Amino acid sequence: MIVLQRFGRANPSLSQCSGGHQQGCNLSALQQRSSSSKKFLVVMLRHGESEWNQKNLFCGWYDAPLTEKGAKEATLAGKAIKDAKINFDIAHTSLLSRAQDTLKHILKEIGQECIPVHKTWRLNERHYGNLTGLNKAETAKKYGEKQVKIWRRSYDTPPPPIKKDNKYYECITKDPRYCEGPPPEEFPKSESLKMTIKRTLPYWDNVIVPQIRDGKKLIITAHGNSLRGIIKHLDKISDEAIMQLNLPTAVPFFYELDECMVPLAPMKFLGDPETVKKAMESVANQGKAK
Ligand SMILES: O=C(O)[C@@H](COP(=O)(O)O)OP(=O)(O)O
Repeated sequence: MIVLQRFGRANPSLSQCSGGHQQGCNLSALQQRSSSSKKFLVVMLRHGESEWNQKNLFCGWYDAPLTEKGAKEATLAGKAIKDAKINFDIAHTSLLSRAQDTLKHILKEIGQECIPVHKTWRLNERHYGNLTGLNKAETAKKYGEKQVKIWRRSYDTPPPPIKKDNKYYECITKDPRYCEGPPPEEFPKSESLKMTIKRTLPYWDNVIVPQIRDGKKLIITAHGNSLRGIIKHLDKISDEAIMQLNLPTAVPFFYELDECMVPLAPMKFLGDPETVKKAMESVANQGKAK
């Protein structure tokens, strides 16, 4: 296993363990941690390159398929997982096909196509509002790189809400895959990272954490920003520092968690450090005017 770049955690684990999301965990559990030392593994990754990633378009809840390159990236992610001798009991993914298909390629590669797969809108990409379908570099030319970085990476500034005359409004809003949620009154018109975390974290706390505690090994395939929210939560990254995190496509990363669901170390990527660094820089540069 090649351990890659780490993205630093702001606060010590004590504050995490006593936090509101770490149910059933108290100081004495923390103190016993070194003696009991149970570890739980969870692997996550952003999907492979989508057609809209390739065209550098804001995608959000639009259902762009994987490109051929994206499918290959997903298979390579599967190989990295296989080389690391990791296998899974349960998978979680979003309702968007780029994340679901990435998962399929991985499970095929590791010979685990039969494990249960849970799909939820709560792991969807953040809704990019009225930016959906716009080219990121052209938007930076029009509104400035600073504004585009705020829309892409700030914690609590949402992009402008999607308008009814947006070309993609109908196909997103009326998509039958959302018949079980979100409820119409909560259907997003655009989402900041903060808003994305608000709908992703209940799924982490109420569905994922109980399975991890139950000893199940999980893989989660999702999106650049829905995963940034989970990472922010686990690694206690500040609202300012999270602006610098850009997730590359289809590079698995993992956490080992203790029984308080506190990471024993910050997120770690599987892969070649230099390649991942370049891929992260290239994601950051997608918002530059060219
Ligand atoms: O919605 C999108 O355009 C990208 C992320 O874009 P940035 O926030 O990196 O601009 O989402 P993903 O490809 O992970 O589903």
